[in-house]
Amino acid sequence: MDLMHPNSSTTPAASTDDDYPTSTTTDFSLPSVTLQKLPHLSDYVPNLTALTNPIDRSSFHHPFPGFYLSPSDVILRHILFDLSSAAAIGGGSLLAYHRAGPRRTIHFDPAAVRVAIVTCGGLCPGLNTVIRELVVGLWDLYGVRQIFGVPSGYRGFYSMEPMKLDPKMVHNWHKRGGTALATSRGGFDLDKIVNAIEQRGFNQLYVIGGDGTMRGAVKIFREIQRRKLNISITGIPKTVDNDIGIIDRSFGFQTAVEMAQQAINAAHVEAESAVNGIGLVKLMGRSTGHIALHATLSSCDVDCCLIPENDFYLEGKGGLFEFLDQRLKQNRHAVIVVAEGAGQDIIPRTDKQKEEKDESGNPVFLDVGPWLKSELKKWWERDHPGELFTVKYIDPTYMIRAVPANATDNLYCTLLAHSAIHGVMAGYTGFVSGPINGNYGYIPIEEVAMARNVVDTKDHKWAWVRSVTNQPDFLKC
Ligand SMILES: Nc1ncnc2c1ncn2[C@@H]1O[C@H](COP(=O)(O)OP(=O)(O)O)[C@@H](O)[C@H]1O
Ligand SMILES: O=P(O)(O)OC[C@H]1O[C@](O)(COP(=O)(O)O)[C@@H](O)[C@@H]1O
Ligand SMILES: [Mg+2]
Repeated sequence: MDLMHPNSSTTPAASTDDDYPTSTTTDFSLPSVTLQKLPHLSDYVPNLTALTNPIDRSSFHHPFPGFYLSPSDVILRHILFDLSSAAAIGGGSLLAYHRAGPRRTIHFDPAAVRVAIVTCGGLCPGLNTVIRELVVGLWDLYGVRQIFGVPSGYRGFYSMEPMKLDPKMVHNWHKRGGTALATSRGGFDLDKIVNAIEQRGFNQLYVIGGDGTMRGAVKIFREIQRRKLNISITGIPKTVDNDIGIIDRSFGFQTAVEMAQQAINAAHVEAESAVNGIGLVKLMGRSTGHIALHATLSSCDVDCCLIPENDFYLEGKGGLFEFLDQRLKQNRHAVIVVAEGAGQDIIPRTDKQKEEKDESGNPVFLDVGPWLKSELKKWWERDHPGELFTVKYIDPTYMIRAVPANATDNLYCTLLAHSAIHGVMAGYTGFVSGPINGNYGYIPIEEVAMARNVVDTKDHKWAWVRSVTNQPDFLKC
């Protein structure tokens, strides 16, 4: 489903400059391709239904040649290589995934399909768009009529009545923030969940959530396989923190970065309008600093970006205070963006606080924003007594995620939902749809649940941040 990807149909531009060759030859040979196995219901369900895709019979939609994808349509996991060390990549073989999109043969009779859609974990812009597009896509493309929303996350499977959904009901949902199905943390009880799925007769499960949700979905998938049930499960990765690996990015992330600009702008204006003014903005990012990093790069007003992946320190040579001293001398103001998970090792805490977990088992962090604000004030009073100084602290935490998705994220949500539907209708199970280098593929859910996306402070993106902010690297040499 890489409909929107600029690379999907490009032809190389001919060079007009005689100084540059139009093609080059190398002595390197390309490695072979290993196709990642994708679980399919036929792996353990005998005599699966096989039907022609109903899109074929649609009076409005006339599939063009190549519309249906076959098992030989693949996308590659990596597109950047050092050909001189190709053996270092996947043992000399390139990893490929099945490409997402419609299949000519489907393995569910739409009249017999009963769908459950659930949202779990924290909010993220676009959740309602994904739900809407699942409902509308299943209804319009495949003629599915029994579509249900499971309220309040995983616990809703066994403790609440499902909500019947149809296109009329959801038609405006893409304009609403949050999730109309409600979500929650915790409440994962494998037996109760799978028993409820069986009792209610659901045979397609669309699980929208983050890393924790995906780990839960893997357990449900394995239990479904163990019970040999004709039920397909797919994960649609949601995380405003963008901490899910393999896929290019998670939906809602760009919207959150855009929303963060308002906070950074305000911090900049406040700081600039004061004498020795510091604008301090805390952004979401429990264990990854992607939002802080991208917001910093897109704002151009940030002097220092602090993320969980890069330890920092306050005092002494190369520390934050020394750097701020210089910036204030130069510019009379500075803007700091700090991700919520940054600095956790240097904030004093009790043993009890170290153990604290939320209902899903995620660590509960101390609030880095007010702590940093207070440390900044103490530092200034100690080192610059009597001199004017202001810290304006802005915490837009929930404001950046409790909003509707922007246009780019809405479009992305539609592609994710449709990719998921096509895969499930084709009988695939235990997979996640997502873009890899811009092309949509099906990735085994077990792989996604294990993969984390953290900021690599040794790669070019972090180097880019440092060249924009000129902030310290906080490496104590
Ligand atoms: N390892 C796990 N096994 C089973 N369920 C899990 C696991 N981790 C989290 N969950 C469940 O997944 C849901 C969402 O997890 P959470 O960490 O809160 O959000 P997210 O999925 O956005 O990371 C919760 O209901 C939680 O109980
Ligand atoms: O207050 P809540 O709902 O637990 O959410 C706070 C957390 O949600 C997050 O956005 C991550 O949520 P998910 O793991 O659900 O994607 C973190 O940045 C933040 O720590
Ligand atoms: Mg999470």
